[in-house]
Amino acid sequence: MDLAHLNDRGLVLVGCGRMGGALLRGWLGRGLAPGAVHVIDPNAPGWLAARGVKTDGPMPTDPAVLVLAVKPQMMGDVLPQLVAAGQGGTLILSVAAGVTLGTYQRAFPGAAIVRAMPNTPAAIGQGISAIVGNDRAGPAEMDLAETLMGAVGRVVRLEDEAQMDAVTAVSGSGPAYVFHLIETLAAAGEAEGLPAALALDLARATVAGAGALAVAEDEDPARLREAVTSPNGTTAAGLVHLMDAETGLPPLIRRTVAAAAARGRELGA
Ligand SMILES: NC(=O)C1=CN([C@@H]2O[C@H](COP(=O)(O)OP(=O)(O)OC[C@H]3O[C@@H](n4cnc5c(N)ncnc54)[C@H](OP(=O)(O)O)[C@@H]3O)[C@@H](O)[C@H]2O)C=CC1
Ligand SMILES: O=C(O)[C@@H]1CCC=N1
Repeated sequence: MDLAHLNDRGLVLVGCGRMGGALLRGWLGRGLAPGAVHVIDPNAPGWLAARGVKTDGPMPTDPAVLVLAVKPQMMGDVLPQLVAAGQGGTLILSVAAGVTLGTYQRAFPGAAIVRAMPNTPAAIGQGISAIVGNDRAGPAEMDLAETLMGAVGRVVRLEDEAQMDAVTAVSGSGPAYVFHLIETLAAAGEAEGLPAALALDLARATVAGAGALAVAEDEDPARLREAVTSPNGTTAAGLVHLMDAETGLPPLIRRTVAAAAARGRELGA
């Protein structure tokens, strides 16, 4: 959906790093006028000014949306400086891990607030974001948040904010797990005698192709795994190790996701 309807009141983006920058690119591609965007970032990237995005001057006091994309640890310093822009009908949209709706409500009493958790495939329009709003975020505000996050990929709505730390641990952090799978698969190929570049090429294409197949087939991934696994063949020999209930991927991923979710809870405390 087009974002040109935001151009009158505009959008303020606080923090234009990896995630804020990816989101902004998506929004500019959906009709948000560069001149309607005001970015607050001590090291605003050069492409912003080149595109006509405002990076200095007075901040709009009544933007349509105030987007928070700084590190969670920065939020305590940043929020008090923004309260003037969060009055009236401004939608507060945060992508920060951990920081709760309650924290934002204390900074912006009465405002509609939505937390979103995107992931870095947003940079190529293939992210997935989960969103959850406070009581003031009615259908119009949730639709707006969904439209904004939808500019960089799919959007799912959560029933309960309590789900957000688990979402962060699965899909927010998840790309890092997958990139590490590529790294380790390539390293293992190298250990079996392949040249490094070839091993990396094979590992990257395999993860990309398997991911695309998992989406295209929309089937239980266990069935897709079984389709690769010939009885008493090579895959079965490998999976004995990968699927070991004590030493394989299941307990490792369980610990990984639990630790990431626990860190999200810590960041929000
Ligand atoms: N990266 C990811 O995969 C995901 C990140 N997120 C969330 O997105 C948020 C941003 O993360 P990410 O983009 O990775 O981090 P980055 O460090 O890339 O971006 C944060 C940006 O905020 C800037 N900044 C620092 N202090 C201030 C300030 N006082 N006012 C305004 N801007 C400031 C930073 O500048 P400088 O670099 O100079 O400090 C940087 O450009 C985090 O809250 C994170 O939890 C959510 C989902 C996924
Ligand atoms: O690592 C982090 O804290 C952020 C949130 C999810 C992905 N990156």
